[in-house]
Amino acid sequence: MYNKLQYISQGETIEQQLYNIHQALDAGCNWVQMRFKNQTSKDTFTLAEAVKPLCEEYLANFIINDDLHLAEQIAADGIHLGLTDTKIDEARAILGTNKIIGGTANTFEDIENHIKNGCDYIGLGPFRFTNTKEKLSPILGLAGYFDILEKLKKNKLQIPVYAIGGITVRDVSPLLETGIHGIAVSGIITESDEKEKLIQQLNEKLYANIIA
Ligand SMILES: Cc1ncc(COP(=O)(O)OP(=O)(O)O)c(N)n1
Ligand SMILES: Cc1ncsc1CCOP(=O)(O)O
Ligand SMILES: [Mg+2]
Repeated sequence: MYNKLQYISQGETIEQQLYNIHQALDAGCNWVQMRFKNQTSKDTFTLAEAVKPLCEEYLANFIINDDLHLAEQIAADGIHLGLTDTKIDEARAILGTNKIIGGTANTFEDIENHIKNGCDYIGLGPFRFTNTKEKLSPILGLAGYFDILEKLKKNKLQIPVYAIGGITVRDVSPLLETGIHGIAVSGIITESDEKEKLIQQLNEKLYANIIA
């Protein structure tokens, strides 16, 4: 089963991205989504080529945001696709069954469609407002997660769901009660001065009910 914590990278330059990803790995993250928006393909490729061996060294999963061609080219572990990105079934046809494909959802119907199209996990959000992403879909709040996760249970649909959007340590336990599998975070890890402590706190909460 997938790790319950996914770090979504931040940084305006290749150097900042590499620094932030390295720090997150050093602090204990073992799933990185490389999100480097509005850049040239040359720069995203250069970054991905540097991040791949780094993630291998830390035995971390490495997935790419948006860019299917890049994910294929560098043989990343997978990709995360939004509602207006390449369709999940197209990506599956190209990447095959061994790669991880994540899909963004804001509603129960989005999740239903993603499951039909062969998605591996869902990034459901936003939980709350965040500056990390522009043009946010409607905010779900805790009630939105309860509602959507309840519908999944009623319809006997199973897929790991990750909450995303402005999540802090305090949100983890209430979010887990809705039935989510894990969380995808960017800002709290990038901005933390005590990343190791933060990741330990997040993991303690995320894995609180799991017997080793
Ligand atoms: C885990 C996870 N969930 C949701 C998103 C958002 O994807 P998308 O809607 O395509 O927005 P961008 O990240 O591409 O701006 C995500 N990246 N990861
Ligand atoms: C990519 C994305 N999609 C919805 S919210 C979000 C950003 C999550 O980042 P943060 O944890 O900093 O709010
Ligand atoms: Mg996208």
